[in-house]
Amino acid sequence: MIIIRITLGIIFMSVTALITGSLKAYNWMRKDRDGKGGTIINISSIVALYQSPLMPVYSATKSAVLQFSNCLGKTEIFSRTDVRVITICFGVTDTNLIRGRVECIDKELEEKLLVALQKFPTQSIDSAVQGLLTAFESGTSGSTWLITTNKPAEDITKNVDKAYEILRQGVF
Ligand SMILES: NC(=O)c1ccc[n+]([C@@H]2O[C@H](COP(=O)([O-])OP(=O)(O)OC[C@H]3O[C@@H](n4cnc5c(N)ncnc54)[C@H](O)[C@@H]3O)[C@@H](O)[C@H]2O)c1
Ligand SMILES: CCCCC[C@H](O)/C=C/C=C\C=C\C=C\[C@@H](O)[C@@H](O)CCCC(=O)O
Repeated sequence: MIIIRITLGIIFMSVTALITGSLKAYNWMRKDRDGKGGTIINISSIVALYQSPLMPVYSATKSAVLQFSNCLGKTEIFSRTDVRVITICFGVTDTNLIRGRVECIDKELEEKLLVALQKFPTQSIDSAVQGLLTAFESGTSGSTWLITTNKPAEDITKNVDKAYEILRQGVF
């Protein structure tokens, strides 16, 4: 079925490849294994910051990127390895990704997504790159940065921490 192929593709690209690639770089750079330290910047999305029915698969992969990168970048690990991990949540950005047809799990969702992508303000690539450079220059390990709607990059680490404080209630 086409949706299985698309779904497996997006999971492989956004999760499997990202995690294996990050861990390869991580193990190569980590100072406690004779590396020189370094920085990993992983690209999530605004869809990891809210729950929408439009792209459940894509949203799940971007939430996985956020959680994996935040956890890998935690101080307890960074203090031993000197490998800084930063997560970027881009808003809609004017690249080929949003120009092509985005296949959703059904036609109804695809039509709604098309409207959403047209309605949501699209930032320029230059603004997105400028924001990424800001995060690279200022971001601490485990930080999350919101880069959207041509606004300056915003460190939203505190928001993510607060969200997980709420989610963990009753867990421990
Ligand atoms: N554009 C947006 O609105 C937006 C918003 C949030 C997050 N993102 C994320 O940003 C990242 C980049 O997306 P984009 O908007 O630049 O998309 P894009 O389609 O413009 O660029 C993707 C690039 O990846 C290359 N590519 C595809 N498969 C590959 C593979 N197997 N190996 C190596 N290269 C491959 C393509 O050739 C292309 O150059 C993605 O993770 C996307 O989810 C994009
Ligand atoms: C208004 C929505 C927010 C957009 C920001 C986002 O990061 C941009 C995404 C642009 C394109 C996404 C393409 C995703 C493609 C595949 O996930 C999709 O074709 C697979 C099946 C549908 C799904 O549930 O993901």
